[in-house]
Amino acid sequence: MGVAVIKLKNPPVNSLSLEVLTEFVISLEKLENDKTFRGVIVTSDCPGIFSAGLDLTEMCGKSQAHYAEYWRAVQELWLRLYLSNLVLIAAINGVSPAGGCLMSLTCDYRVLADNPKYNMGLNETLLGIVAPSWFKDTLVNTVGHRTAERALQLGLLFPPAEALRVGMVDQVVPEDQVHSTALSVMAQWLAVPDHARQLTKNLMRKPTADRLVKQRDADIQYFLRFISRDSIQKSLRVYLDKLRQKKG
Ligand SMILES: CC/C=C\C/C=C\CCCC/C=C/C(=O)SCCNC(=O)CCNC(=O)[C@H](O)C(C)(C)COP(=O)(O)OP(=O)(O)OC[C@H]1O[C@@H](n2cnc3c(N)ncnc32)[C@H](O)[C@@H]1OP(=O)(O)O
Repeated sequence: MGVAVIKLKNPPVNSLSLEVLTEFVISLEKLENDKTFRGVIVTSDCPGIFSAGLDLTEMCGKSQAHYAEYWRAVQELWLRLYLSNLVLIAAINGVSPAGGCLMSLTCDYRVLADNPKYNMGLNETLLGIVAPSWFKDTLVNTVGHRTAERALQLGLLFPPAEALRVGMVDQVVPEDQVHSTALSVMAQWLAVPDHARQLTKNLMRKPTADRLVKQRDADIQYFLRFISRDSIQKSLRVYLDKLRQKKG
């Protein structure tokens, strides 16, 4: 039925490095241009981890030019996913904080494996950073304003039952059924004529995407100012050190 699977593979935690973001955009573009494909299942090849989100090492101790290139790549992936003409289904087979969660929120439907470790949410505030307005908009459009307001301020990571309750995911299923469920949901979505579904998706999503498109450069400048602050760099270093020391 013309369904591709994109399996994220950047061990150990599928962080969204510049290289991963770039390759993801290229793969998506190829699938968009190949009319034999109508849908994509986005999933992970790393056991227990859907994606650890944006790669913190790309936002820490690097040059301004690097930050700008990285942020443009983050914007690009979000825009491509959010406005994709393909049916996108996230088969979430692991934990998905921050950018990992955001990636799944750009999909049309989310199936999450029922494992209490597989938390998801936009936890940026816990790192001492702030989810940009378009991250916030994506969450609001999924779970509503009040739930998003609370989740964003507290940096909440929701376990599966809670994620389902607030509408962050559409289905929670046993881990060994995530892929088959994604496939049967895909069949349902592909039963709708493409042109009608695509125009409707565009109607729902374009106003949100346009807000970023209209101020992409300003958003990059804002990111540069924010990420270059000593206090933010310090927060990120402390957070990364904590992750690294967990093992020791
Ligand atoms: C208005 C404001 C406008 C603009 C604001 C501007 C900017 C701010 C916006 C930025 C938005 C940010 C979005 C993000 O996505 S930030 C990333 C958030 N991610 C997380 O908090 C997850 C962190 N990771 C974890 O919790 C765990 O690693 C995880 C995923 C649960 C897996 O646990 P485990 O299997 O035990 O693995 P380890 O923790 O031991 O990690 C292994 C290895 O990976 C490194 N690592 C983990 N996560 C990341 C990451 N996100 N980026 C880079 N590296 C990561 C970890 O340090 C370990 O490294 P080591 O060298 O020790 O092997």
